[in-house]
Amino acid sequence: MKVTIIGTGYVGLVTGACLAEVGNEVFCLDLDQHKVDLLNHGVIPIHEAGLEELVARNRASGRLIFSSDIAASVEHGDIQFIAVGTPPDKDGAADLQYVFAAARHIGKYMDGYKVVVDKSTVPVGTAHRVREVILEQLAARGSTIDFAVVSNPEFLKEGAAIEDFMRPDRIVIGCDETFGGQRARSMMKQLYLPFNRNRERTFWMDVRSAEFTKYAANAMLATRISFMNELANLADKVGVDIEAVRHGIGSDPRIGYSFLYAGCGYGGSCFPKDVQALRHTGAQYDHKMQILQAVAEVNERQKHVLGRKIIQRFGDDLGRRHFAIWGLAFKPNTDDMRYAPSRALLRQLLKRGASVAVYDPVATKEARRVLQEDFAEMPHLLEQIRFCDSALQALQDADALAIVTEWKAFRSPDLNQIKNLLKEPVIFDGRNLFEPWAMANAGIEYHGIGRTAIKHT
Ligand SMILES: NC(=O)C1=CN([C@@H]2O[C@H](COP(=O)(O)OP(=O)(O)OC[C@H]3O[C@@H](n4cnc5c(N)ncnc54)[C@H](O)[C@@H]3O)[C@@H](O)[C@H]2O)C=CC1
Ligand SMILES: O=C(O)[C@H]1O[C@H](OP(=O)(O)OP(=O)(O)OC[C@H]2O[C@@H](n3ccc(=O)[nH]c3=O)[C@H](O)[C@@H]2O)[C@H](O)[C@@H](O)[C@@H]1O
Repeated sequence: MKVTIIGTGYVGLVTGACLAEVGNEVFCLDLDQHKVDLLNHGVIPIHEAGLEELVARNRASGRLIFSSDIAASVEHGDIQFIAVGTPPDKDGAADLQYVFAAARHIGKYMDGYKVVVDKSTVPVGTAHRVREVILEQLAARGSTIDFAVVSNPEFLKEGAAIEDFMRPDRIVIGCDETFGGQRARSMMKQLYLPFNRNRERTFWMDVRSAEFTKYAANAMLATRISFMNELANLADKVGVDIEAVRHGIGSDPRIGYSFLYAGCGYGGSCFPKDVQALRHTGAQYDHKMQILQAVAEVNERQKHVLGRKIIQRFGDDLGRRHFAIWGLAFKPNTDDMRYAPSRALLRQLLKRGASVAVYDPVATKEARRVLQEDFAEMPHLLEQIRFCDSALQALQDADALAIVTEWKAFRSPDLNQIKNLLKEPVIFDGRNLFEPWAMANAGIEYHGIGRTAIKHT
């Protein structure tokens, strides 16, 4: 099928490459000319396992092209995916300006039937507004061309994006009579056929329910994490091991083990913004989302938990202190720094005068860029950050090590080397990578999340 993807970020690029991989002719549009140029030179602007090979293979076959030519992109695809960003605006609502710009472009240039697919995460009612925007453009040129608007939210996780897209848990498609009906439904069915081969994974529903399902999923996951973090903070106080508790409750199939890890808070481009956006939807309907308010507040506090533990241990004045930090990205296997907890920790430490040596296996370049923005008003603080080429290099002469991201390579370090390189053998583990008893045996002072009381074999 002929498909256009509008926006080549994490979602658009992965969607485009995966749809090309199963035989579709995919046209990827982005208005960021620099990004398009990079992609046309085989350079992938984000770190995502397997994506470079996938894009190269499909570009070479001619099934995947990148361009900033809007008219050509509208002409190409019978199916037009809108996969642009929906960042929070100043009230926390999803900023839909990019979605509507994409819709305007479609309405302005379309010359035949199109199925317009909202792939971006958008609030309930957006498909309706996208339809109106397209209708306005058609009316302006006296056209009555038929089209459909479908909701098809994306559930992929960064770091496992290709696997998630190629073998999804579910494909949610909102497609109803108001917006498209049978013709759109059969085109979407055909498009997703290769992903439904072994079992039917598609859940068909009305458009508004599909839009809501995306927020419900992210809000549920964020709630689990904040709930575990709340328990972990209490566990620290009452002398309980949150990891033992995690095993104890996760074995109940009604609870399950996934997404039950306490840590130094969730980050990323989606949980923080989607929790906010759903709260905003609640407010619009005069329905206060009390649980989500707490979820967001607990997470904000949790992003400062490592910093608080460090201050408790070393005092509020960190002027002569130097810390090693392992991990900058908001989670492993990505270079995404959006809402990364490492940014909150750096602010806490640098403002109190500490210097830091940081190491991340892939996010250093992106971190440099983002931190320039974070400290734009206090650029002198940036001088207190040293970016290192290895985890061991970061440890040299540090007063303690703080772990923010659970990269696999951090899981089994040489404890003797850590002890030798650090000035004091102290670890603040924001992702509970280590066992407190193993640290005690190795003579390392260990501060986990919800495990501080557990010190012995
Ligand atoms: N990042 C993720 O893992 C996931 C993101 N989502 C949702 O997918 C949407 C996109 O997210 P990301 O891919 O992370 O965004 P992103 O910010 O990485 O990429 C968006 C891209 O759209 C381009 N763009 C903006 N306006 C455009 C226009 N009018 N025409 C053409 N291109 C345009 C931008 O230049 C940028 O390259 C968001 O709504 C997000 O919530 C959903 C699931 C997973
Ligand atoms: O809408 C989105 O963008 C996506 O958001 C999340 O995916 P992602 O943000 O890539 O990353 P996750 O693996 O969900 O992790 C998010 C954050 O939660 C934290 N986390 C995760 C799991 C856990 O048990 N504890 C925990 O603190 C991670 O460290 C990370 O900071 C969802 O998992 C995807 O299904 C969704 O499509």
